[in-house]
Amino acid sequence: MERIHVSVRSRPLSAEDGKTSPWRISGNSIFIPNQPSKFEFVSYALSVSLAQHLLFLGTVFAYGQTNSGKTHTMRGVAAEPGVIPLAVHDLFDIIKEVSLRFALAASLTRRFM
Ligand SMILES: Nc1ncnc2c1ncn2[C@@H]1O[C@H](COP(=O)(O)OP(=O)(O)OP(=O)(O)O)[C@@H](O)[C@H]1O
Repeated sequence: MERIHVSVRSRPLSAEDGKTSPWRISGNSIFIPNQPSKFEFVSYALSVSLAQHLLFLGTVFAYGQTNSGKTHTMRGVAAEPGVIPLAVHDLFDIIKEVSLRFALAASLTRRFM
């Protein structure tokens, strides 16, 4: 099984971009309508409407031109946190769960000794 997959996440076009960019994205490809050029993405193309938390299961190396959404993907915003806050949140949940298990095991050990 391949351990590294390359994905492309496109952000929604801003109103300004919408006026100037001829590019459109569909499935795994990017193209200009009525032009022969069509470029296929690598492993995955992530939908522009993809929720932040669905992106969370993996390692992200964010690469892309300026203003393409790297910071948004990694940091997110309060209403839709990105990879870093989600990872930290998960980490603290795991620490809490492991601490509770240790406390329970210690308590059971004391009771039966
Ligand atoms: N998936 C998304 N949904 C909504 N808005 C987005 C999304 N991705 C990026 N944006 C918006 O697009 C703008 C540019 O995104 P961002 O700052 O993350 O780009 P960047 O790749 O980190 O840029 P730079 O390399 O210049 O720092 C921001 O206003 C951000 O809020």
